[in-house]
Amino acid sequence: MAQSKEERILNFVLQNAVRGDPQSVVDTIDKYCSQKEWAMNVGPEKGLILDKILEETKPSVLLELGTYCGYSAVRIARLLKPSARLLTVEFNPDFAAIARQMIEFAGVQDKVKILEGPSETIIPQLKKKHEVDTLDFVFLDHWKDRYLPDTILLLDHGLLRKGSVILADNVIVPGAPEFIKYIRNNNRFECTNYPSHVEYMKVKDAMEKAVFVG
Ligand SMILES: CCNc1ncnc2c1ncn2[C@@H]1O[C@H](/C=C/CNC(=O)c2cc(-c3ccc(F)cc3)cc(O)c2O)[C@@H](O)[C@H]1O
Ligand SMILES: [Mg+2]
Repeated sequence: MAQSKEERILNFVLQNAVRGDPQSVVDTIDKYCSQKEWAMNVGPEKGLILDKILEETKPSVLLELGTYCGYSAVRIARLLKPSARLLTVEFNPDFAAIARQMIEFAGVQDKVKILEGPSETIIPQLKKKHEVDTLDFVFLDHWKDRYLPDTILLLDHGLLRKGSVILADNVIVPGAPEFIKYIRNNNRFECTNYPSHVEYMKVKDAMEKAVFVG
């Protein structure tokens, strides 16, 4: 069976990165995806913005929607304190399998749990099934038209508290216009835009940070 792009990325990491070194995994994926095959990882430029916001926020309980190959899960986990936990949601079983291997190779499996399934099913289960009280940090990087419905789900299930940070990738390309319209006009969120570029390209993109004021 022909290999998928995601399998080629994983194999490049297994053969070229350093086991147990999350920074080498991040750098190796970036090397492959900038030189050989483009892939929808948050990438090095927007990744630095993500890093900075994580270092400012110092979150303990994090949720990511859209694991894909696990690039941002590894990137986030490498900065977390030992007791912090990242739950990352992925509904494509092939991508989830790739991400699981990526996360284990990077050595961050003690901080990251992949929840396999659609976000609309998993979000309502977070409190009872995954022992979440509230979320300190949410990274939105799944289908762009799901950013708004899933944000509303998070609110409806009492998963946000005063100071919870939502960070959304791709608010320019591919764009998340309904999410942006809602979040910027909702006085329960304080929004900041971070201009950047699409990963591995010169095309303008941005991330949006929305802090829940409670
Ligand atoms: C149905 C909603 N619920 C979901 N629940 C769980 N996982 C979900 C869900 N949706 C999507 N996913 C997963 O998230 C991932 C989807 C990500 C979608 N991302 C993009 O389309 C994207 C696209 C681009 C892009 C930019 C420029 C281009 F020219 C072309 C593409 C750049 C990015 O950074 C992107 O994030 C996949 O792994 C998918 O299986
Ligand atoms: Mg993205």
